[in-house]
Amino acid sequence: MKPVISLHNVTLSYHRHPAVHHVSGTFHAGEATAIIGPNGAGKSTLLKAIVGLIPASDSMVQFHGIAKKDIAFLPQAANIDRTFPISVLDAVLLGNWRKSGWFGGVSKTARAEAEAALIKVGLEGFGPRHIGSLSSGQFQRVLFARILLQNSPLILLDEPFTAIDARTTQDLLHLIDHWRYEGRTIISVLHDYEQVKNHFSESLLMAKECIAWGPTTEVLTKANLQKANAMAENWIENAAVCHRDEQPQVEGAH
Ligand SMILES: Nc1ncnc2c1ncn2[C@@H]1O[C@H](COP(=O)(O)OP(=O)(O)OP(=O)(O)O)[C@@H](O)[C@H]1O
Repeated sequence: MKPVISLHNVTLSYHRHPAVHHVSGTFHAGEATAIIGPNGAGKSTLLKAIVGLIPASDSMVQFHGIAKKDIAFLPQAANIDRTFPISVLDAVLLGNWRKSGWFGGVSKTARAEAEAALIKVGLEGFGPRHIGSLSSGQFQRVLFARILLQNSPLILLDEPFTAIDARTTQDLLHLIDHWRYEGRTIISVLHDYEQVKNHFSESLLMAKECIAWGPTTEVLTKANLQKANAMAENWIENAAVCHRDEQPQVEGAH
């Protein structure tokens, strides 16, 4: 299996309090990897460090055959402003800006691709609507259409199905299956173990540290989950400054 991202002793802290601790391992190209673990386990922090929203040195996060700028990243819904006054079609076309540039204008081809992407996510005819008028599920479909337009070989998703209805979740999980079939790499933070078992070949179980990383069937064991939960229970009393080694601390929250 070919590596796409290697992590080397990744340690990330907010104001010297550790959020991710000494995580090392490999995300494989063409696989769908779920990042799972209890609340506060550092899952989103790790994803943000990979895409560069939190500083991490090149020696900690190493890319193979892809540039960081070419990653398609979907942040948690809570971090996306839906009051921005744009149409659904324009929101999808934002996926094209790397090709067109900010002031490059929109080509007929890009517009046709955006409309085709809306059809693929089940939103045919929604193009002229304002994004603020959509339900959460419809808006999540728009964001997946935007990823379709980005056409990236590496797709990172942070809790894409939180507060999303079952029908939309199923449709978007099928889209993820299709991306994998096309040879793309998907890395997603998830909480639902059934979704993980059914759609993600590999898993990284975190509780600030890496508890297990490998084929999902080997990671999702009762013993591993118990270990992760037990570590989470100790965080409150033990949460403190990391003294384990002299890793550089990443100050400043994003
Ligand atoms: N901007 C921030 N400033 C300070 N601390 C933060 C910030 N973001 C996250 N943290 C802390 O870092 C730790 C890891 O948070 P993170 O959001 O990465 O966890 P998570 O595994 O994604 O959790 P959840 O499943 O609840 O979304 C938590 O203790 C959290 O409180």
